[in-house]
Amino acid sequence: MTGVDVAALDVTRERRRILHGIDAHVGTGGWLAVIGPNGAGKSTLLKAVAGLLPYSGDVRVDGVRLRDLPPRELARTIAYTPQNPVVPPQMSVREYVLLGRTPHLGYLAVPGRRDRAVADGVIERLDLADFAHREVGRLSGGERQRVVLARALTQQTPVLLLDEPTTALDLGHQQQVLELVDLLRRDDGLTVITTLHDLGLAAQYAERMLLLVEGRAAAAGTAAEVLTPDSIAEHYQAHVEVVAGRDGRPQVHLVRPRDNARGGQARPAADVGGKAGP
Ligand SMILES: Nc1ncnc2c1ncn2[C@@H]1O[C@H](COP(=O)(O)OP(=O)(O)OP(=O)(O)O)[C@@H](O)[C@H]1O
Repeated sequence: MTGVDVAALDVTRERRRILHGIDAHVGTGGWLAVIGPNGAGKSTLLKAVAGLLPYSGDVRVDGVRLRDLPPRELARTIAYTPQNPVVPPQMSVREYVLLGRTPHLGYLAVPGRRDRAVADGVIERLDLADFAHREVGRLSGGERQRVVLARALTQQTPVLLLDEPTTALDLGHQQQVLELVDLLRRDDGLTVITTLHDLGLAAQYAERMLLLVEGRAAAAGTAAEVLTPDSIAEHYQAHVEVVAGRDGRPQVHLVRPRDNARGGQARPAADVGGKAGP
């Protein structure tokens, strides 16, 4: 099968089982959003798929088992941006983004004209040209987050894993980043797996969702199948309305518990229904 296949993935850390038998498939050019409450195991899943954590089970890209790949080849297959990236503070933005070309260079080789063109192209598309000579350590949180994404895109891998890529971004840059990733998905067949806390954004961009709860898959399917008020109340203890957007995809709105909004007592979320989903 083409794309990413995850089968029976288990991860144990410090003798605690974090992920329990996760199965997932994302076809080439597909976008899977991994959602779930804090501590559910979303970042752990991405790190395991990126080959950064030991796991049992199987992860394949286009049928090739990732654990069989040497590190350089793995880095030419999967790019990953962590939730809290550590960046070398004194490096310039351009130098840092160019690091994305490392898996494509020969041993001891320095980036060539083509590598610089790839990096500069991504810098341009992410609106970072004005920052290219600035030190990474002197950027704002949102600027830094775009720089880290730029490095990942400069890797030019067929698979992109993004752990909360928009948390530090203002509204316009959230849209810019997700639209660019979506364009690369549609035009170049980039296969994307993201964690996203913003369920509304996840619903707009991802074709499929995997809801993790305490390390297990609680639901999987389209956004409309996974994002129901009952499911969100049960797993997030949140009060929401889910309505169909213009494009038919669900929009998720937080609503105040009725009694609280009137200044009265809160009811537990599980008691509260929501508007029926689409
Ligand atoms: N280095 C570690 N050693 C042991 N346990 C860890 C480690 N890192 C994370 N965990 C635990 O693994 C579980 C899953 O963590 P993970 O970061 O994958 O959750 P998450 O769904 O991404 O959460 P969040 O939404 O808060 O980012 C949590 O219970 C967490 O405490």
